[in-house]
Amino acid sequence: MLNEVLASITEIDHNMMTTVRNRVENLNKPQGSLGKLEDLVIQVAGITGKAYPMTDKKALIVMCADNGVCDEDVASAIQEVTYIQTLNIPRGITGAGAIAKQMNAKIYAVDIGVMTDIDDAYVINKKVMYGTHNMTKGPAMSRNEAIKALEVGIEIAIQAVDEGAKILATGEMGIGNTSTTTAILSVITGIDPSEITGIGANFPLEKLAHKADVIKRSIAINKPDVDDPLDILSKVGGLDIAGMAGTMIGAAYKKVPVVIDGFISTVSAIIACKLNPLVRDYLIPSHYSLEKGAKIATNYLKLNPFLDMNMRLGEGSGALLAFNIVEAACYMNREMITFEEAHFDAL
Ligand SMILES: O=C(O)c1ccc[n+]([C@@H]2O[C@H](COP(=O)([O-])O)[C@@H](O)[C@H]2O)c1
Ligand SMILES: Cc1cc2nc[nH]c2cc1C
Repeated sequence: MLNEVLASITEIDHNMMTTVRNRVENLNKPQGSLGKLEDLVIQVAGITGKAYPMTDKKALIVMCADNGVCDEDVASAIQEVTYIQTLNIPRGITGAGAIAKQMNAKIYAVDIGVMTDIDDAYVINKKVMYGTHNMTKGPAMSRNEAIKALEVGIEIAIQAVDEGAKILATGEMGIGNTSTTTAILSVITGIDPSEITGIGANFPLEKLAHKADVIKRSIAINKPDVDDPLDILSKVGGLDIAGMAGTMIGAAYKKVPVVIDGFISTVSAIIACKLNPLVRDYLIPSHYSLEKGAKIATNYLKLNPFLDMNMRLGEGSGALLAFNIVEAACYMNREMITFEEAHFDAL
């Protein structure tokens, strides 16, 4: 299924982008004066193939999974927080959950690999395995498990779109996932983990050298092939990362814009783009996460997030904030009148 979906993704609609660019240039305002709003609606028109796209129906997809690397003392929080927050997120009582309520976004909380069995009406059970293995001892998961997790992401993106979503936000919950994310980023960029390892969910600064060393050892023992994104993902990645990359691939397949969140989400986007570079044009950045490696990941994809909120929560909290901005861009295009309609000449 993964290969079929990857092969079916097409380029965004450049003709429609030209049409909408022309319209935006003729709206009753000084040309260019609505800045990034203009770029956004042109991109959404290209993604959807629509001259007047709307993103009024919104969904947040949160991939929840545990990470075996937590055995190496790389996170402050106990691993059970993954399980607890997986139950809380869809109830709208976490950071992203609360913002999703404000945005009227439907929440899809997915158990893609939490350690504990979850039988809960609010959580979608797509467990691939009970958390990944400890990547300092060997691969975090098999190649097949990574493919399964990517396919879960695709499946949920398709489901959300079929249920009406016109824009998706990607989020995750997984104690320890700043370690896996940093490992992937280090392999792909060649930057030493000691330079890009951050505090995640408040890991003490004095223990950061240890965290970086764990990441370095994971890479050394697994020797991921830098030219093979599935090899990197399975050896030093996580189920949450794979699920988010799958969500982005699924969104591109369905021609729906997908908003990237923070550090983990951005590195997931890198994996998705390595699997098919056409995915890149379907991605909308949101904010600059404060996590140390985040800017390097953002720059790697040549993205320009429009928010700088000092946020580093994850769960999709930053991506959700972009919903209003993208929707404003759609309203600008649909509701504003042209110079001609306003009876004055272009400025
Ligand atoms: O999205 C981000 O930029 C971000 C930055 C730091 C931490 N997080 C969240 O914190 C958890 C990972 O942190 P840690 O310290 O357990 O590796 C995970 O559940 C993420 O959602 C998220
Ligand atoms: C409480 C808590 C909430 C989170 N949400 C995303 N990552 C998190 C990590 C912790 C520790």
